[in-house]
Amino acid sequence: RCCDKVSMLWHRALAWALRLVRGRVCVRSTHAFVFSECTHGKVDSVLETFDLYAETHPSLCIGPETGEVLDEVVRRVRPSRVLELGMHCGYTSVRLLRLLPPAGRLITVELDPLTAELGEEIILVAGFKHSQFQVLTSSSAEAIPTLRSFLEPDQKTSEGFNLVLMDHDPQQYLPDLLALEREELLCPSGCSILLISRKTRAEDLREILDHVRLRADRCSIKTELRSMVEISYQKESGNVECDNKI
Ligand SMILES: C[S@@+](CC[C@H](N)C(=O)[O-])C[C@H]1O[C@@H](n2cnc3c(N)ncnc32)[C@H](O)[C@@H]1O
Repeated sequence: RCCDKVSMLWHRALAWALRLVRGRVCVRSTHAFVFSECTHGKVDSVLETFDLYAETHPSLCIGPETGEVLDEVVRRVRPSRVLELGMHCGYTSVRLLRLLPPAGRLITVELDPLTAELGEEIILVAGFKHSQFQVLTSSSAEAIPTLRSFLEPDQKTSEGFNLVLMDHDPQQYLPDLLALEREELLCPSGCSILLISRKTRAEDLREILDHVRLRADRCSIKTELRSMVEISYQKESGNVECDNKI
């Protein structure tokens, strides 16, 4: 109806104006809103509260639309070991954790110490335990060479990650992919690498996608959307079972 349409447009215009006026992303404000408004222990409530906040405040969270694309990939890949580069306030960490199997594990890396601390608190507020996730406060470049010890604390053989989400610094995507491969941290029988793009035409991903196209023996572009690209990585030809279905 006409009234509903006008009201919806008014609501959108107001939300847009508020986001514009409020200017920069504020980690403390995001955390304070989610912490005080969500129902503690309820994952869906935590995610809905992040989305509510992002309606009227600048936010770096991927949001519900890209979030649903991410969910589809996680449901298909069914990973047991996930690496996230760029945790921010924990929105994507919570989205990932809620779809992992009981023995699944997330390692998430965040450069900024305050953000890492506040993001970790939100993951705990959502009801997850330290046995399910680990937050590393450092740059991705510094964290990657140390990851094996977190993946396999007992230092036995490791299959590597089945899923990697990169949403930190697009200039680091290619160096980090190369480092993950060099350190043998990508599951040889199959790993999905998800790259988030925040540019309208994904030009920030050109370098890494050019590299992937040249590495057809191991990598391929599985899905290419405006906000997210999925790369399939496979080193071995299918006879090694990767433990991605716990
Ligand atoms: C766009 S935000 C991530 C948003 C998150 N995925 C979400 O949807 O909630 C990017 C985050 O990556 C962090 N970051 C930037 N460069 C990084 C790097 N080289 N290593 C680790 N974290 C980094 C930033 O501090 C920021 O918190």
